[in-house]
Parts: sequence; structure tokens; C-alpha cells
Amino acid sequence: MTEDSGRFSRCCPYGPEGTPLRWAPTLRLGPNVIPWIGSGHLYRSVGVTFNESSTTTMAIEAWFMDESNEDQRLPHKRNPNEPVSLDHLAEIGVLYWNLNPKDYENDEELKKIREARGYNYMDLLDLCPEKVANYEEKLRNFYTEHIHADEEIRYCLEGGGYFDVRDKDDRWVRIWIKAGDLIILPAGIYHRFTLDTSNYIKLMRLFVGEPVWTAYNRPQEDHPARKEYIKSLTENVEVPLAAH
Ligand SMILES: CSCCC(=O)C(=O)O
Ligand SMILES: [Fe+2]
Ligand code: NI
Repeated sequence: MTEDSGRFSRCCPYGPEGTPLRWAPTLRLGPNVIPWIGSGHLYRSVGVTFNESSTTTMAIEAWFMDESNEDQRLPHKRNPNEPVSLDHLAEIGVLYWNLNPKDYENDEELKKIREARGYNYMDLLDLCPEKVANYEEKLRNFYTEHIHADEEIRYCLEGGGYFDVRDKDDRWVRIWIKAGDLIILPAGIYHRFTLDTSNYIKLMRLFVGEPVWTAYNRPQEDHPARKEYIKSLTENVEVPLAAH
């Protein structure tokens, strides 16, 4: 047991860490082929009824964080709570699906997402001291505000954790990820991650091509991915305005 996990103990009760799996080359899409899947999928997955087979799954919960310096694994909601909607998350480029975590090996919906967005790389990460080298250091790095040159795609299979992302006004939005939640953070968004009080998470990591996990800590205003991301925020506002 490590010092960090003492307070909220629950350490990896599960089997050995999976090895990276790759899809057959026929399923591999070119790096530039990352089509938008469409709002139908996105919304159906969060429980709003559309056509076909709608499921009544719960949407993830997100909220603006308080300013307290208490343990990062606590929820840090404001009082009263200030929830953040999925629309608000979509505006800053954060995408979300709710899938069946028990069926991740055969899930057709997951397959469709991977094919459409070109996620040919996949591995599993069991975040617990017994299975992760330099566990404490990794957790510290995850919780240091950073960006990546690529999307960060994480699918929670067990346990839970918080992804904190900065919104347009640089406020921290806390997104609670639990089993079944697949989240995509766009390249260039400032974010960080922490376990929640369950103190355990099993994540699937997806990527287009050879994975690069390099984190660039804030400030990164001159990083190409950051500039591109800032540009996309303004473009996303202009499109609906132009349509009116
Ligand atoms: C444990 S995955 C989330 C942490 C993170 O932001 C990262 O890996 O870059
Ligand atoms: Fe990250
Ligand atoms: Ni309008």
C-alpha cells in the first residue's frame, strides 16, 4: 500500500495488465481520416432518445470546480453545485460516449467509433501501485496541467476518476468518468487527471497510429496543437453564426 492510496484504499483486485492489441491493417484508416461521427451517436449514447435502439444510460456528470485545496480525489463541487452540460463540453471539443464496459471485446458500437476515427491502437491501463511502475510519480504527472499534440482518448472499464479540462474562460471543469464512459479530449486542450475516492481505474487507451503520450506542461501557448485548438474554438463559434 502506498501513502497515496492509504486514505481511499482499493487497489487493483484484477488480473494481469493487458498487452497492446492492434487491429488488422485492413481496418486501419489513414491519419487524416478522422470523420465526425455525427450527433446521433453522441446523443443516443447519453440517453436521449433518437431513432433506432435507444438505451437509457446516464450521461456523465461534469461541474465547475471549487477553489479548495483539499484532496484532489474528492469531488470539489461548488456550493451550490454548478453543473456543466454535454453541450458545453462539446463546444470546447470534448466528446463523450456511454458504452457497455462488460462487452468491450466485442462491442459493435466501440468498433464503429474506432473505425470512423481511425483508432487502430489500443491498450489497457490498470492504474494501481502493483501494476504501474513509478505509480506516485505518474499520478503526479497526470495531475499536472498539460496538453498533447494529439487527442487523448480514454475508455473507463472499471473504477473511476476525474478529467479536469479548462473551458473557454480558463475555468476548471471536472468530468467524472466511470465504467462505460468513453471520452475524447481534443489535441491542445489544457487538462489533468486524478483518481476519485474509489482509488482505482481500469482504462482503455486508444490512438491513431503509433501512440505518443508526451505531455507538455502549461504554459504552451506557442505549441502548434495549442494554437490549432484555440483557432478551432473560434471557428466553431463562427460556423453556426454564418448559418443564421
Ligand atoms: C490515466 S490517463 C489520463 C492522464 C492523462 O492526462 C494522460 O495520460 O495524458
Ligand atoms: Fe493527458
Ligand atoms: Ni441557432
